[in-house]
Amino acid sequence: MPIATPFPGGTILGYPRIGRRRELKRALEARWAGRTTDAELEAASRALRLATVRRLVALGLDPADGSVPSSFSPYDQVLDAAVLLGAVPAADYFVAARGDGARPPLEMTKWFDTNYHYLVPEIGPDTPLTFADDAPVRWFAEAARPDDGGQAVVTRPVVVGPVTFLLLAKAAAGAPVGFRPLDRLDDAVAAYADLLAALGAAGAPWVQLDEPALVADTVTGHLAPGALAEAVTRAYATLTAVPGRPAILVAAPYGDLRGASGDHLAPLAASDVEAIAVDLVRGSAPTGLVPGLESKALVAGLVDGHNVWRADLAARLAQAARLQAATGTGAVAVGTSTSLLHVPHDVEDETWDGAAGRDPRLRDWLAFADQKVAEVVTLARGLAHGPGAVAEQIAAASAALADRAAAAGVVVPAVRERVARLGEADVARAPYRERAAAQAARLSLPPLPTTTIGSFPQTPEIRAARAAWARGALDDAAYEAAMRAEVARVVALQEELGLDVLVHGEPERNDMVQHFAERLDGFAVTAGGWVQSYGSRCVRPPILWGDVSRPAPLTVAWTRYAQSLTAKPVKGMLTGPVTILAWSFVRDDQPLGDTAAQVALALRDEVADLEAAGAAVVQVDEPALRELLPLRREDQRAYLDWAVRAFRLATAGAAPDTQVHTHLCYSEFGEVIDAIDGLDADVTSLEAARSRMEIVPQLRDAGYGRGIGPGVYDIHSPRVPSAGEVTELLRLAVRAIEPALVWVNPDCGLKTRGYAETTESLRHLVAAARAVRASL
Ligand SMILES: CN1c2c(nc(N)[nH]c2=O)NC[C@@H]1CNc1ccc(C(=O)N[C@@H](CCC(=O)N[C@@H](CCC(=O)N[C@@H](CCC(=O)O)C(=O)O)C(=O)O)C(=O)O)cc1
Ligand SMILES: N[C@@H](CCS)C(=O)O
Ligand SMILES: [Zn+2]
Repeated sequence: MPIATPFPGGTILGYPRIGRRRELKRALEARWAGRTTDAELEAASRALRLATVRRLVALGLDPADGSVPSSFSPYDQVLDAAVLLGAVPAADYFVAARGDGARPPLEMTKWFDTNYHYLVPEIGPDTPLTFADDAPVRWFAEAARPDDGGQAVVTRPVVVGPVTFLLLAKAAAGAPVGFRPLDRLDDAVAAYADLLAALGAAGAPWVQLDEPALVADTVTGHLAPGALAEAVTRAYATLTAVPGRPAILVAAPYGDLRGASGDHLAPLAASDVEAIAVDLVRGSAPTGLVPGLESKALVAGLVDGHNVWRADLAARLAQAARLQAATGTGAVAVGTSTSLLHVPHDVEDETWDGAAGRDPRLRDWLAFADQKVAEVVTLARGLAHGPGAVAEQIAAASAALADRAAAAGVVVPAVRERVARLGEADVARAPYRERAAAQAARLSLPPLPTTTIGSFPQTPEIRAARAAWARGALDDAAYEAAMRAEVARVVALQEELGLDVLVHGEPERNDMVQHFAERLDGFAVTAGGWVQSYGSRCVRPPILWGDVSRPAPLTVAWTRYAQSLTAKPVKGMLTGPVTILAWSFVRDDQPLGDTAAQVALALRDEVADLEAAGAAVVQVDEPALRELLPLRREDQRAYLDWAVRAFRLATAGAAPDTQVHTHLCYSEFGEVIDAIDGLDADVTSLEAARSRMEIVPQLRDAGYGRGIGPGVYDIHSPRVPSAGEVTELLRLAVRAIEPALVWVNPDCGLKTRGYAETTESLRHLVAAARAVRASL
């Protein structure tokens, strides 16, 4: 039975929150620095919320029917849900996000397979779970009934759904063994029910509950078969029974609702929610008879929210029409596959003048958030009125795609041929035993060698110098001199501290991926394409558009300079192929594994040049190895195979006496332990302090038998660990694995820290290493 199509003009699942000019970042940081008041922060946030929803109307979304999402968050949407439920008091919002002198912040981790990070709520049997904060209601009302004389917009509040919220939470300290936050589903759902009633009373026609956990075995894999479907059924039976509630759209972005581990479309289709948003970029359209779907609207995620390529409108429109005809849904609306949180605001904000790889042709191939909204609006019009109604837009999109496919640089035969010639010998080094002996002879390091992960504090002076250089106020020579002075300071500091393997400190790097992309062919970088990474912190993901090659050495001069200042070994420092891909917008016209091989070969040449310049140690960072792990278990093996191969391609050209390090952080490593071993690095440093070294026995049990540097202090906060604390962690490590394998280093790079705490912390690290060495 056909039902009325909701959002007939199209909709999006969410929009960037940081602001076109990073207004939210500036407002937050000014407040945290004490330069403004709470009222000023709220005024700036409100202005941003209103400007955003009005912008979406100007781009073509309907202002009256809930097509415009209200997806603002002051810091993080998962923290917002914790405050909504009273699990975190509203007054402690920023304490939970950032900590204060006395309380640590909530743990932060990756949001599905993206480079966005959320705060992990802590839920125990007694954690309050009641409708405690009505921010979604206030934000709905302020847009629907504005008091600034501006346009009224009837929005669709967007909230993390109850099942996903509890699955992303962790058990609070002290919770009984076996307790899981999902055990509190009924309490959480009762609070959501109150929210729905309040939104209904405020006049909201729709609410969007985000349930991406339904597509992710990485989040739900521990549940008993059927438990997830049962939780969804129970939660949505209660929520749909709320009198006077808005219509409910359940969104399942980032993947497929149906996988080898279960069919999670079925319980949603069988529920009484009005609409389901499916990701048709990463996931698939419903097929076969799905009971209940006939009374639902499907919000078809046809426009990629996760990447920046202009959509093939002809193909997408045909897909939408097929969906309408064939899936047995009551109605089809056009939407984005995910929130647009992961892409920059507007292609038009960039200059496309060839600088930094910003080839003028690229402008036409790309769609950032605003262009994606326009694509959604076009597809919705085409679906409603036939392709003829949008013939011009379809033709323009097809022409841009054809231009892109044929453009010089997209396919570079020499790069393709080099990749095609690769064989197994290119990914194999000499046996570890042989390498270890050669490296020991070359490096003469003490037991428990001390080192750092690469970056030293990026001081305001360094950033100001780079900003001045970027706007032409500082010439190349002066900028380079400033960075060399910083390298000299970092080397002198490490000598003074007594570290064993030194680094140059990475002052010349704006970002560990962007810096490389700026120097490789096949990439473009943006000047202002900021994307929120967490809270007020942003990154500018490069755009990988063509075949990748290295026109000139990338890092050699800095490493050589640092090495000229010391007799101790200086590590060459590279970002690995998987991480470069994970933190870039990657081309969508070939398998990711092929792109990874191209990047790996560019890095392989860099390793060779570092060796030729005398580097005895080279580190290739792969902090995003776990991030790109596919959400569905059945897809993980293939990913890990190409990811490991790419790392080995990058590093296996190194001579046996060159010590290859890698570094991983920002994730739980459990699911990638075998892959870590498979990288075949001589030394692997990992974030480990907060988990008290638990990775060390895990790696040992998996048979890992090469160098390991479990982080001995957490670099995420300015807190200085005592030498005693570091010693204790180090003792845990040497008890868990052969001490001859253990290295001593912090959890990660020090770029976000200041010099005062860094110096003190490293002093304690060296003291701890000496103390434990003495007791071996
Ligand atoms: C390790 N992490 C990274 C991830 N992804 C990356 N691509 N890179 C990473 O390092 N993902 C996982 C984690 C996420 N963690 C972080 C941590 C910190 C930041 C961060 O601090 N971001 C900065 C911007 C960093 C940067 O690009 N700096 C540039 C430009 C600086 C800038 O904004 N300049 C101002 C002018 C300043 C002045 O003094 O005049 C401007 O342009 O307006 C640089 O150093 O040159 C942030 O501020 O958000 C991100 C992810
Ligand atoms: N070498 C980098 C790794 C960060 S994950 C750094 O030290 O910042
Ligand atoms: Zn790291």
